[in-house]
Amino acid sequence: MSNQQWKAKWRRNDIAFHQDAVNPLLQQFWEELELPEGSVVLVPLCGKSLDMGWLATLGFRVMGIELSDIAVQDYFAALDVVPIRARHGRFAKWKHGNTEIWRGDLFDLTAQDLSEVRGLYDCAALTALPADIRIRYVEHITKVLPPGCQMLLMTTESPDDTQADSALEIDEEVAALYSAGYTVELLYGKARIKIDPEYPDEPAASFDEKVYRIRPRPVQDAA
Ligand SMILES: C[S@@+](CC[C@H](N)C(=O)[O-])C[C@H]1O[C@@H](n2cnc3c(N)ncnc32)[C@H](O)[C@@H]1O
Repeated sequence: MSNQQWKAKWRRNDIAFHQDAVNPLLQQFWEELELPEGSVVLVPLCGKSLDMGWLATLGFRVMGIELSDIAVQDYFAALDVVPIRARHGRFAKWKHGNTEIWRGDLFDLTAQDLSEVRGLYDCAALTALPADIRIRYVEHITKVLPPGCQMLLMTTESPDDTQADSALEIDEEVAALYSAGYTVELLYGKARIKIDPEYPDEPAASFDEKVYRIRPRPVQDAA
């Protein structure tokens, strides 16, 4: 989808991807990154995810990136707070407490913008993008993140019928996307069945739900 199409989706309130509760897998696995309290956590393609509030209440400094004004407005309105707004290059920064949401295009982020980031939480960011843009997304994000930054990646994947239990395997595409300088570990994988909220009239579909920890390889090991 183009940026205009995403913004139009928000205008139509066509946001079935939005969850009304904090992701329990985030709550279960976040501490695996062992980030010190106060670290800056990047949440790319954040929408108005409540997961950001959960990270902020743990004492992390949250930096969300989102295209849609509506998402950002809704996020702060739901907390009943009035954020301070400021311009930063091509972004509009909205800030309240230890949460900043930068309204703009992720591909406009620079290394300087992210110099303080120590962790990245990817929920429905990589997986929201089509395959060709996923490559561009990972290339860009890994180019502009500071060295040493770790990631927690949540995915929903189509089961691979050639494998006995593909939910317990690292997806080949995920491994390939991050192979240049990172190690990919599967922290959790479960085969599940559910109605896709984007297509509520379709029959329930099988999918693999996974959580990955992605950590930079020591420099001497990186290809
Ligand atoms: C599938 S939704 C996921 C939202 C959120 N992570 C969640 O779990 O609710 C993807 C979000 O990414 C935003 N988005 C898409 N492309 C973007 C880009 N290039 N830069 C910033 N945000 C983008 C969309 O507006 C949408 O809110």
